[in-house]
Amino acid sequence: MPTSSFPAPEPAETLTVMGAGLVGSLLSLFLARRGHTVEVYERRADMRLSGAVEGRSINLALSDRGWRALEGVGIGDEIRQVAIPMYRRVMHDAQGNLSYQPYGHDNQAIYSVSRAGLNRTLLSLAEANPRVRLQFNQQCLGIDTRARHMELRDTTTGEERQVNFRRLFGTDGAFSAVRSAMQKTERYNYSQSYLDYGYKELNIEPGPNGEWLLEKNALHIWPRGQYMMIALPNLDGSFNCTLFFPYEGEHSFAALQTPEQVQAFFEEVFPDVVPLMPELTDEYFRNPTGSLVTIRCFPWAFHDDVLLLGDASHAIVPFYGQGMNAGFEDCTVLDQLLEQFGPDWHRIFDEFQRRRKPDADAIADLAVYNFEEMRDRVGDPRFLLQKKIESKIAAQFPGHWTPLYSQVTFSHTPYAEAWQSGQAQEQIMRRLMPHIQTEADYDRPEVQALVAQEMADRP
Ligand SMILES: Cc1cc2nc3c(=O)[nH]c(=O)nc-3n(C[C@H](O)[C@H](O)[C@H](O)COP(=O)(O)OP(=O)(O)OC[C@H]3O[C@@H](n4cnc5c(N)ncnc54)[C@H](O)[C@@H]3O)c2cc1C
Ligand SMILES: NC(=O)C1=CN([C@@H]2O[C@H](COP(=O)(O)OP(=O)(O)OC[C@H]3O[C@@H](n4cnc5c(N)ncnc54)[C@H](OP(=O)(O)O)[C@@H]3O)[C@@H](O)[C@H]2O)C=CC1
Ligand SMILES: Nc1ccccc1C(=O)C[C@H](N)C(=O)O
Repeated sequence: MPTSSFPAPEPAETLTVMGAGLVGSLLSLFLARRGHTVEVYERRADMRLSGAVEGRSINLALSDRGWRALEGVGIGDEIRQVAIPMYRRVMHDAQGNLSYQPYGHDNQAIYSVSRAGLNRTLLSLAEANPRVRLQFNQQCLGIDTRARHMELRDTTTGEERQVNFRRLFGTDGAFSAVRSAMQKTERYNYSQSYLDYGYKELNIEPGPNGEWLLEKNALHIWPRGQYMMIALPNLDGSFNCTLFFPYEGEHSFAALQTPEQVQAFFEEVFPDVVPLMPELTDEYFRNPTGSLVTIRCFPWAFHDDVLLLGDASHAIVPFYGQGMNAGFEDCTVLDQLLEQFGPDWHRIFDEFQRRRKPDADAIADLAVYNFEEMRDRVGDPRFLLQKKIESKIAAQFPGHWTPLYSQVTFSHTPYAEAWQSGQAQEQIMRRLMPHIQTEADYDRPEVQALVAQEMADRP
C-alpha cells in the first residue's frame, strides 16, 4: 500500500540522506511520504542531464523484494513497463549446445531493468516531491558523528563547506564515506573480503531490426567451471554481458594481454557468442575490470543520529542478483518500523539493525554460494536433474517445501530463514539423489517411500 495515505508523524523533521543512488533516492521518497523534509546530497552530477557519467553494471535483476519496495512508493507499474521478465536460465556449453532451468513456476521471473533508467525514475519522483531537495555534485568528505556535521565538497567548484545534520542516512554505497566515519567510533566491527575474481562488462549487439539475437526472456550463462560469463537483455535488443574471471592464473585477466589473445580465447571457450560481439576486443580493453567485495560491519547506527542502509552497510558480490533488492528491502523494513515506533528514532534505528544484520549476513553468504552454482554446477546434468526433482517435491508438498532460490527471489521470507531452510533441504536432496537416475525414478515406490520418510522427519 502506498505510504502517502499515512498521517504525517509528530513531529516532522529535517532528515539528511547521503548518496542518491538506488537506495538513497528510494529512501528519500519513503521518508518524505511520512511527512519529513529530506535533504539529499549526491557526489555525482545529475544523471538525468546529458553527458553525466554513469557507473558500471548497465542492467540489474529485480525480483520480489525490490518490487515490493517500488510498489511502496507507487512506481511498481511504471517500472514494469520497462522491465524484461527472465523466466529461466539458459546455459551455453563450449560447443554452443543449450540447456534450460526455469527460475520458478510458469509465471515467475526475475526482471532485467536498466540501472540508470531506474535511478533516473526514482530521482524524478523524489524531485517532484516538495519535501525532497536534491543536491548534486556534493561529495561527502567526512562526518563528525558527535558534533553532527559533515564536510562537503562541491565537485564542480572544489569549494568545501561544513553542514550540520540532525539525522543522517548513509546510502553512499560500498565505498561509503559515512561508514568510514562510523569506523572511527568505539568498538566498531568491520571487515572486507575481495574475491580473486574481477568482472568485465561487454555487449551483445541487437539484430539488424532491433531483434534479440539470443532468447530474450532469459538470463544466459556460459558456465566454465572456474569462471563464467552471463548476459541480461535490454529493451533495444542488445544484451549486457559480464565476464567473471580470475585476476591471475592460466585463464585470467592477467593471461589475456593482447586483442589476439582475447579473440582466440573467446572463440575457444564462448564460440557461439563471438559472432554477436563485433566490438569484443575494443570493449575488453576499454572497459574497466571491476573488483568484487563483501563488506560486513556493525553497528549500522550511531545512537539515533546516523544509520547506514544498502551497500554502505552490506555490500555483497553480485551473483544472486540481490544487492539492490536487499537495499530496497531495507527501505521497506525501515518504513514498517517508522509506522510502528515513529517518532522513537532510537528504537527504530536499533530494531532496524538488529532485524536486518542476520539477513544481510545470510544474503552475503548466499551470493558467494550462487557463484559456484552458476559458474560450475549449472553445467552438470545431475544438478539440473536434482532441480527438477526438487520442484516435484515442492509440488507434492505445497507449503512444506520451497526451493531455496524461490525463497530468496520470489518471497519475503527473511534471508537468514531462507538460507537455513535451504541448507536443510539440500541435505535431504543429497540423501535422495543417489536413488534417482532419471526424472521418472521419482515416481518409483521405493523413492516415494524415501521422500515420505524424509518429509515425515522434517520439523
Ligand atoms: C556487476 C554488478 C551487478 C549487479 N547486479 C545486481 C542485480 O542484478 N540485482 C541486484 O539487486 N543488485 C545487483 N548489484 C548490486 C547493486 O548494484 C547494489 O547493491 C546497489 O547499487 C546498491 O545501491 P546503493 O544505493 O546502496 O549504492 P549505490 O547504487 O552505489 O549508490 C550510492 C550513491 O552514493 C553516491 N556516493 C558515493 N560516495 C559518495 C560520497 N562520498 N558523497 C556523496 N555521494 C556519494 C554514489 O555516487 C551513488 O550515487 C550488482 C552489482 C554489481 C557490481
Ligand atoms: N560488492 C561488490 O563487489 C561491488 C559493488 N558495487 C556496488 O555497485 C554499485 C554501483 O557501482 P558503480 O556505480 O559501478 O560504482 P563504481 O564501481 O564506479 O564505484 C563508485 C566509486 O567508488 C569508488 N571505488 C570503486 N571501486 C573501489 C575500490 N575497489 N576501492 C575503493 N573505492 C572504490 C571509486 O571512487 P573514487 O573515484 O573516489 O576512487 C568509484 O568512483 C555500488 O552500489 C557499489 O556499491 C560496485 C562494485 C563492486
Ligand atoms: N544479476 C546478476 C548479476 C551478476 C551475477 C548473477 C546475477 C543473477 O541475477 C543471477 C540469477 N539470479 C541466477 O541465479 O541465475
